[in-house]
Amino acid sequence: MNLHAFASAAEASAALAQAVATDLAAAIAARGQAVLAVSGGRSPVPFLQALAAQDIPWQQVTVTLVDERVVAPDHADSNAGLVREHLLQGRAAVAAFLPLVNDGADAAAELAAAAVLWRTPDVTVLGMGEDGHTASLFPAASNLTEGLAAANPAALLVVVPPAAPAAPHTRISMTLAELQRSGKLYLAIAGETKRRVLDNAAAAVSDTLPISHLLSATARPLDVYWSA
Ligand SMILES: O=C(O)[C@H](O)[C@@H](O)[C@H](O)[C@H](O)COP(=O)(O)O
Repeated sequence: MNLHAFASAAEASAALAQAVATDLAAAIAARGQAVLAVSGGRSPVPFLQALAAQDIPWQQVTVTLVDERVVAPDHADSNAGLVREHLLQGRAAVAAFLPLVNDGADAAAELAAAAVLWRTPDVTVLGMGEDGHTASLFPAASNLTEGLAAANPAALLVVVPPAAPAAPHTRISMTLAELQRSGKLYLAIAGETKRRVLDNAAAAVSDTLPISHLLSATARPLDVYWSA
């Protein structure tokens, strides 16, 4: 794990946006296109806004999602809505967008459709919850074993989060195996609580913490952008 520590979320977001832009530009230079997967939630907004301002060939970038709530695109909890509002603006408005959910009516149908169009990201930016979930791989999800399976050929799966107010909605999420297949992996977290969760997960592999599986399974170091 490579920890990059910053005094503020704004500084961390700016630094991460520059690192991601550099990776995307390198992928474009190498193969003429780049795929970026970003996470939702509350924290990513400053990062998404800083990334949108980066001067890279956005017309050769496809933006997609690490995970998505199975809700209508105009629902307040839609990650696609978050990306449209804060990333697909300004310079980045010309990027292609590949949502994981079309209308939010049927999770299985949405998964099947997303899996057809899915391409492994060149760059993936993760968040983490205080319960140690990342993507939508929640500690007590009934199919967590499938989501964490190292050799899982599937890129995506449907996750029904355990009954918890913090994680409403059925989700579609990248699997841990697909996270490992991603070209470059970043984790962006803020605050002391999440830092403690991460440090504990790094210190001892915990079967219950998805973030612990990510840290122990990652063949290359995970770049963590943390601010106090
Ligand atoms: O759809 C989601 O909710 C995210 O992809 C999720 O994995 C998020 O990264 C964490 O829950 C942290 O969320 P916050 O940034 O809101 O703490």
